[in-house]
Amino acid sequence: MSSAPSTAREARRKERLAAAPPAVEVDHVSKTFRLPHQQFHTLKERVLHPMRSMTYDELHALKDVDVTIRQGEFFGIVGRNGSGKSTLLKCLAGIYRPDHGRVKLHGRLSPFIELGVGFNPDLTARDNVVINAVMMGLTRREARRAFDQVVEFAELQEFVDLKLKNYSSGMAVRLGFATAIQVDADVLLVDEVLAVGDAAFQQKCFEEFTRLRASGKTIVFVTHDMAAVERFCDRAMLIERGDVLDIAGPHEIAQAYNELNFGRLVHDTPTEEGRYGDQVACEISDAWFEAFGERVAQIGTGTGLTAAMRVHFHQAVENPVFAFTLRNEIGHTVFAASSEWKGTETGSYAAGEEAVVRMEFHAVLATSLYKLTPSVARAGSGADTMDLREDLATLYVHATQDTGAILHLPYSLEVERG
Ligand SMILES: Nc1ncnc2c1ncn2[C@@H]1O[C@H](COP(=O)(O)OP(=O)(O)OP(=O)(O)O)[C@@H](O)[C@H]1O
Repeated sequence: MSSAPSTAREARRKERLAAAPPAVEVDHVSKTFRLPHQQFHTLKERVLHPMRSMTYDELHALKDVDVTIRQGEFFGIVGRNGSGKSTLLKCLAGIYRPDHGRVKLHGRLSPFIELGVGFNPDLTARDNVVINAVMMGLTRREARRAFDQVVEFAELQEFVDLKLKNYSSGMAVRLGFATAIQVDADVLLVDEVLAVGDAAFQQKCFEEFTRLRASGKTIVFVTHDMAAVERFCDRAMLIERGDVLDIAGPHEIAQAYNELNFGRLVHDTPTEEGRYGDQVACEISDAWFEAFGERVAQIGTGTGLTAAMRVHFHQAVENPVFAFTLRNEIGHTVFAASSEWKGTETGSYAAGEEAVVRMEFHAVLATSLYKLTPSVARAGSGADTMDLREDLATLYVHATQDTGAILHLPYSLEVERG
């Protein structure tokens, strides 16, 4: 999937970005919210307790955030719930004023923050989109033309004359994102758009990200989807309780985020417990997951996924049986596959040879941490295991909807009046 030319293209992109002028300068920005201990609901309460409003807690939502995002950069902001991501985007968009520090933007901004920002809930989607486009500098005629494209992208054709206050939050986010990408802005702020759509909408967003990335737009992207971070971002920032923990390459940040959530599970060296077989004839030296042609530690559900192992042969082995099992966080085996069940001839190996075994499948999995157990056995009846290494590779799968089920199978649904 990934090839030498694309690696070379990415290297050139990196060089270009390093030399590009700044698009967004965040200069030691801090933001604190005051949370009053008591709030007055009636005048009587206020008169009876005049001193009550004096006490409040301070919530340091952003602490000395300092970063320069370059023109043309796809920059990710990741962190756990409540870590300050949206507050930072709102400071960039000028919705919040920082208490300390300052934000400097170069170029035109298209903020797509969240439900309601820039939209009037009492107007229909049609009016909101047209007004928004006019405010962003389009003529009325251009705005009406853009409207059709917005509605088509958001898949909201049936709801264009519905007032926005009657939209679900998912519908509003889709509309907001579709509007933001129509405007020919230099800097786009995108907050959690992948969390609101089904797989088809996500795919459309991915295609749009690819287009925007190639066209040299600067994108600041908040998400919990580490697969999207790894796929699109040039750099990313990990933020925790308002503190910037790290700004680095997407793979490093995705892994750090994962470790923050799940402890140091991913890419841990496995213990020798959970190893079976005598490893005399062969040994499994490595196992990993791949998506989009690269090793991954996390992916979104529904992605094409490859589980892989590398086996080193110490002795000649005929037609070994390679197998994988995948277990979820609570230890359920959700998937098992074997070359024997598949009827695959695996070949003859001489001492000193190596084999890489890849199994491709569609990861229709629920949100969980998954562990891969690869094994190699001798052909024939009965399990004569040469090597089996429990939980050798780890993968975090992120699903946008929590259904409580262990699989996210694609399905269709029909309702008929009976
Ligand atoms: N207007 C506000 N008034 C008071 N507190 C706020 C306000 N906006 C955000 N906060 C608080 O600031 C902290 C950071 O919130 P923020 O929305 O930036 O987090 P986030 O990283 O975007 O979270 P999530 O992933 O859940 O969207 C949270 O503790 C939140 O409760």
